[in-house]
Amino acid sequence: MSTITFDHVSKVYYGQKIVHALDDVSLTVNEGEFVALLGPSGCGKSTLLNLLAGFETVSSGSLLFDGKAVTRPGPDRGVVFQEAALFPWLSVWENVIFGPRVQGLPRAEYEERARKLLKVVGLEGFADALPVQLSGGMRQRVGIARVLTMNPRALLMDEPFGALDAQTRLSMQQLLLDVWQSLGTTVLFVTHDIDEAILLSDRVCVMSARPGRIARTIPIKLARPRSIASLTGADFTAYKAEIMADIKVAEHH
Ligand SMILES: Nc1ncnc2c1ncn2[C@@H]1O[C@H](COP(=O)(O)OP(=O)(O)OP(=O)(O)O)[C@@H](O)[C@H]1O
Repeated sequence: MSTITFDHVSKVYYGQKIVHALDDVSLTVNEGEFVALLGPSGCGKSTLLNLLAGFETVSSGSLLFDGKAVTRPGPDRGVVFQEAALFPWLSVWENVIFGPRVQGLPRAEYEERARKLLKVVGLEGFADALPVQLSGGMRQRVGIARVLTMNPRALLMDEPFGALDAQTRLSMQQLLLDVWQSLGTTVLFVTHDIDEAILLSDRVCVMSARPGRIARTIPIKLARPRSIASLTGADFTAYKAEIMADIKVAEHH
């Protein structure tokens, strides 16, 4: 069953200027699939994600999540941005359990999940630390653990590693590959980094700008489980060449 269905979705922002951010976008994402949206700045990637997150509403077309129209944000869709919005006065542990705690979910259940997730992101030794005591990469790992503690049906990630240095970025990509491999959560991932899109995804959607459209979708058939070592393989390079050509075509449309 498809988890996410964009059906001929358009989005227009009516501000001082009218902006056609998305035009006739159709995209389905199946349960457990990892799909990347790749494209230049301003092509509507964040808009697409924000619609699905329920932060914005479609201007026309329909958008379904698990068969229901998306009208507002919900705990079934966890959103991760470039900067983890952690509460600076709460410890790592308190940040991670914040969502399910305020929702009044059964404590034993979410605490066990939180403990497991802190381990998965390699921060079990930092439960009592404050966000200010962590590096940017560690904060982002807390942010991911926090979202996953809500047990979302899908993870929506908007350039989650965009603010990290190259080395930290690689280790976060590896971490996300491992987390996805073990949890199987559906992921929609926004990036403008071609390597990142190929490395992580089952499918890469190349977007063209103004108005934003999905120009082409490329299935990535690299073997799983993957690691950052996949970045240097011949298959990888072939995908990269193909996608670079697609981006050029999309730019001139
Ligand atoms: N709330 C808004 N009000 C008006 N215009 C908006 C709003 N949000 C986005 N836009 C415009 O819609 C277009 C698409 O923006 P969007 O942020 O979705 O692109 P993007 O591909 O995510 O870009 P980037 O990679 O720079 O984040 C841009 O022209 C942007 O200025």
